[in-house]
Amino acid sequence: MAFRKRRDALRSILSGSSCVHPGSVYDATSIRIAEDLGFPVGMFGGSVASLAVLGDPDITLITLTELAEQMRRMSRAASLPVLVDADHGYGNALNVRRTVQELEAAGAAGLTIEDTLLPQAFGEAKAQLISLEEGVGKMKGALDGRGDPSLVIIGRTGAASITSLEDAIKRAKAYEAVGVDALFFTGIKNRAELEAIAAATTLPIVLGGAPEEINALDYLAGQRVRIALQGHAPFAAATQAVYETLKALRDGQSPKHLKGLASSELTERVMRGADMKKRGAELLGLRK
Ligand SMILES: O=C([O-])CC(=O)C(=O)O
Ligand SMILES: [Mg+2]
Repeated sequence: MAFRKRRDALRSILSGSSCVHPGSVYDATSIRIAEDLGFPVGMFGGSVASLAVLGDPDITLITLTELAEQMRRMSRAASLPVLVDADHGYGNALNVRRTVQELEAAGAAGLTIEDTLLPQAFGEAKAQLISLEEGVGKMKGALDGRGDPSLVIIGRTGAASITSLEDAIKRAKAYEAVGVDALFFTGIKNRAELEAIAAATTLPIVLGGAPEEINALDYLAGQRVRIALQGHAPFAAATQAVYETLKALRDGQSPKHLKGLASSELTERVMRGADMKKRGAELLGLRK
């Protein structure tokens, strides 16, 4: 299985004893840059998927087909293992099963399924959760959809900031009991909350954005956190760079004097230019 190595690499991070930050990736070039810089894993967040594909906010407008296609492009471009934020699995537990099948075929190393009620319900501005029973059904659907046993399935709950810490623990234990590979928590506010979660569960933990006081890697590793997200600054940086460049050009700046552009060496590396030239020479009989 071509994607096996990536999935095994993600599994070894989860079964190891340290905590890593993933590179936030969202397209073919960002995954190559993260890979070249030596990140051990990439995180493909739902928020950046929406921005990269649609230019929209993170409100579940993107479709499974669009998400999987973007993942497929990334899988082709690099072999960095990628953990995909599959939101609520794009529907009910049967849709979750299909989501897992598609993301597996697209080369994801792992994916998260969360128990948030998505898309947003009518007449309720605050985030809501589906029931624990429905959440368990979704985790079972995810595991049932997996064809390659090395694909990593992670149960995610935002209960800590939506209902209560106790509810987050109850849900995590229920997801753990049906056989997910790891647990993903968002909305953890302090050390005491993380420690309560770590003490009540046994699986490796993935942490969505954590406040300053709990983000030291050594401390997190001691609480069984194996992957700690750091948001999606690369996308924000790219947006700013495009903005500055277009603005300078609109204001009459000559392209030669633009600042902050990728060097030709960096561009060459990101597009794997040397490799393509070599193939061009071999396959098209091109000479230098
Ligand atoms: O997965 C992440 O990186 C956090 C998240 O939910 C998103 O960005 O959509
Ligand atoms: Mg998300």
